[in-house]
Amino acid sequence: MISLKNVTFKWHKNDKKPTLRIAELAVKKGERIFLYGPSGSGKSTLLALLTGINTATSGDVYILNQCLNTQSNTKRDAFRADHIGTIFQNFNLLPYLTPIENVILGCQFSKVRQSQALKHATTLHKEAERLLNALGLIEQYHHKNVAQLSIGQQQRVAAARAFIGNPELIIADEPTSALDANNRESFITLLFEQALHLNSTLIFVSHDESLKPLFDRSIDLTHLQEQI
Ligand SMILES: Nc1ncnc2c1ncn2[C@@H]1O[C@H](COP(=O)(O)OP(=O)(O)OP(=O)(O)O)[C@@H](O)[C@H]1O
Repeated sequence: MISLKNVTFKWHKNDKKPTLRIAELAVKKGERIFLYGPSGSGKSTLLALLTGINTATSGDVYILNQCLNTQSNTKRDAFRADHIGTIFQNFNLLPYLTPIENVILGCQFSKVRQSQALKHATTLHKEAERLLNALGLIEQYHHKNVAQLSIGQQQRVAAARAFIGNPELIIADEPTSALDANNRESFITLLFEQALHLNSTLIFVSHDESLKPLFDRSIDLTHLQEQI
């Protein structure tokens, strides 16, 4: 599913040391990975390589057997839209749209994800409703402006948007940092239910190491980094 070999990444070509040095990283389909490390260790930088937003300075990044660093920007953008759902720390929702409209945006740029979504429901609207319900946002909130929802409710919208159209890989960058402990665990449980249902691989970044035992595997980015 994910394979990195001898990867380095420098933000600027004159940087003395690379921000990332990873000799090897392999993640299997359906695995739920907890990625952690101190602030500035490169977690977000690694996620940007996995999503093809940035490309490795050297080495290879394979996602679903596609080598991202040899693809054009346009191909990588299309690959990301088709195969990767992302949940950001600040959710990146459009505040003047409803939850349903925000969720549908998740497959707006991908015919592949639209047709996958339409395997579950007759319209994208119905599929957005189904996912919002599955992630615990009850119907009375589906048509409000997102800006009127609580942080926990917005987070469910962001998760539903990531899952629409069954992307094989879900990347979550500190999605629970604004929640209290109880809400954090219940949100992760719902996230896992969806990931299991769709057999999606989940890469979850957090500073909260108490969440580790919930995952199949934890990766400490500081340990993963090596001189190569
Ligand atoms: N756009 C950028 N240009 C140059 N350097 C950057 C850029 N973004 C991040 N960095 C540097 O890369 C290093 C890793 O940053 P990154 O954001 O990946 O860490 P992180 O582990 O996600 O941190 P945090 O837990 O605080 O979010 C830091 O030294 C940071 O200053």
